[in-house]
Amino acid sequence: MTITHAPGEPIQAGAAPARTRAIPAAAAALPLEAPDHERVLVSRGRRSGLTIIVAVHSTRLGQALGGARLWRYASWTDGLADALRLSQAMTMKNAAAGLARGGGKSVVVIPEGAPLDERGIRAAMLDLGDAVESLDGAYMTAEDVGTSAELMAVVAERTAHVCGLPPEQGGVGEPADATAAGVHASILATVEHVFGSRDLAGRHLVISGLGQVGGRLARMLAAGGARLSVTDVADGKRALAEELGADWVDPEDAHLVEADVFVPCGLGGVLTPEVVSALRVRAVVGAANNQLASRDVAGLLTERGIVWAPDFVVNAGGVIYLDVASGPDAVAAELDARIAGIGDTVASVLRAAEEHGTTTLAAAERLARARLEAAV
Ligand SMILES: NC(=O)c1ccc[n+]([C@@H]2O[C@H](COP(=O)([O-])OP(=O)(O)OC[C@H]3O[C@@H](n4cnc5c(N)ncnc54)[C@H](O)[C@@H]3O)[C@@H](O)[C@H]2O)c1
Repeated sequence: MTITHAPGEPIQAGAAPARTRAIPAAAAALPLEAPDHERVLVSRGRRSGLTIIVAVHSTRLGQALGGARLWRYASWTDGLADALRLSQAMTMKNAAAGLARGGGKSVVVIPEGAPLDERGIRAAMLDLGDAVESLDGAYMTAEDVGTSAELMAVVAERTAHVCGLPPEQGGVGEPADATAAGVHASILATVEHVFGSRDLAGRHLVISGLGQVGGRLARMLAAGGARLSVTDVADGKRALAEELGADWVDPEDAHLVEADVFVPCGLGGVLTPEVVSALRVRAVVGAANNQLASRDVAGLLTERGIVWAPDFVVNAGGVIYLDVASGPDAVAAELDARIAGIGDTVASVLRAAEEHGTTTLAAAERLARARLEAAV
């Protein structure tokens, strides 16, 4: 099988879900300031010929943990900028989640216009394994956009510093169940903060994106008695809406629905100033990574009185799952408690923002920084 791509389209590899939009160029600009990362490895894969980047932002709390992205970029420097940004975000996510894990991320750069067949993907994963192994345990990789549990099994041929392999190969599999459970706990905490009760019966939620996480979440929310409006750019997801008795809205109109909570579970960058000024909800809580198109959007949400539960706190269920379930003494009860704890963290972040008169983004970052500083 040969996979070809239109420029700007992400690659689809292994069992990875389809992605329909490339990372916006603006998000991938290389910063002028020197990065504060501990180590950044840029190498040319000897088998694949592709640029392999591993960015270790921080190991202050422990071995860095973050996914491996197999993605198409206009240039290798765009891939580098993405790795720098994403690894830094993983430091904040892992710290806010209370994990003894630092932040890191790897990126395999697919040049625009270049086709990549299964052999090429396998070669790239072996090259990634060598790059990870060369860091002597400073970083552990996992699946991310464009990769999959199956591809992590290929990485594992070259390094032990990889998690999330398929269960039939002794791994813990993909973390979407845990991510959805963490988002659900976050929604309950946010609804309680805003409305004074965790009861979802009769609450109206709008879910944008019914993929691995959004689909599971829709089922959980429907079971809790919520009224749902849902959407996805993939028309095939209408079947789930019908099954759950949810209203279907057009993807571009989802943020215009008058409801209690907007739940972004598609791609990042969804909260632009334009979208925020048009929202007709009291809260935004969702799985999507990097929801804010820019940092100042956090202030716009606060000004509009819309409570935003920071994405890197809300969607940490996946990384908690990978950390706890991959450990030597994984206990299901501990995992459940840690996932449920995401709701407690969200509640304390929302309270702290209110008490200090800051954005919820600032409150969540303060929590993560405090944990990092305490570890020195
Ligand atoms: N899977 C996890 O465990 C996990 C963990 C942390 C964060 N996240 C983040 O959560 C989000 C969803 O992850 P996923 O694993 O469910 O991905 P997925 O690819 O399975 O699902 C995403 C869904 O969103 C839809 N979509 C894309 N653009 C859209 C748009 N503009 N409007 C409406 N729908 C759109 C896609 O068609 C797809 O059905 C991503 O941002 C991901 O980075 C996922």
